[in-house]
Amino acid sequence: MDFPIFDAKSRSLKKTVLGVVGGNISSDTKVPIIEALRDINVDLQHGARVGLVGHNGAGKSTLLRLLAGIYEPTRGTAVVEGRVAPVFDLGVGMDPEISGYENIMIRGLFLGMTRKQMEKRVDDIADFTELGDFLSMPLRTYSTGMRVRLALGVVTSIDPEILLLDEGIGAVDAAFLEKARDRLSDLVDRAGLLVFASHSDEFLMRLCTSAIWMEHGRIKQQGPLKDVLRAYKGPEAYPDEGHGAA
Ligand SMILES: Nc1ncnc2c1ncn2[C@@H]1O[C@H](COP(=O)(O)OP(=O)(O)OP(=O)(O)O)[C@@H](O)[C@H]1O
Repeated sequence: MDFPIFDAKSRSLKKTVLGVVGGNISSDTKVPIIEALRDINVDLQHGARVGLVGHNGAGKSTLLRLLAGIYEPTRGTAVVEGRVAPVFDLGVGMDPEISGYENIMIRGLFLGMTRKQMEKRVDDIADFTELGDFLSMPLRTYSTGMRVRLALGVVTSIDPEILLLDEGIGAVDAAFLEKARDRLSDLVDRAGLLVFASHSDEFLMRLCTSAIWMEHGRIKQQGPLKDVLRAYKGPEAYPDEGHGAA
């Protein structure tokens, strides 16, 4: 997966920046190209619960976007069989001008559910959010935390075949997340296949069984989650029989 950068001005500055984070830059053409992914060869089957780990800029989000069909690979092929529910940003697909109830429907449809399925679930979602009468008000009147409640309520109500989670979901209000945990685990249990990019060992341990460690756009290691975390974080963080405490 290449990203040509047409508006980059200073090559040395670009090199410095890219040297600090993960990307690789190809400098033999006029237009600089960021190689976000390279030599990726993965085969994920039904039932897989895969965590994506790696440093900032390693390529995790790019791989998720490729799996979601948002990006076409520059070279090679990506074959995805199944209905994909991409959950990258809890706020995406929400309309500030319509009510919480209407947003529940729209977001559900966006994530591959039918209107009938969502109608059956709307009461349960409303209960979970504890937003009460606010659900009839336009979303723009909600606080950030209230929006997150609504979004998490919808996201955890769907029946995804292929669930793609980006780490943002792990970064919400701790108290409410505690309440969302069981729903999140149930969601993953219902999913045919999960790919989850995260920097949180706790969440990875909770939701995944295997992992792919990405480094500078390549796969450094893939295998059982504990083995990969041990290699990525170092044996001190993951002693052979220990539970991670990094
Ligand atoms: N739309 C884009 N245009 C140009 N470069 C991009 C684009 N998206 C990602 N990149 C580059 O691709 C590389 C991989 O980025 P990606 O977002 O996939 O990393 P990541 O592993 O998800 O990082 P993080 O843990 O920080 O979220 C980075 O060097 C990034 O700068």
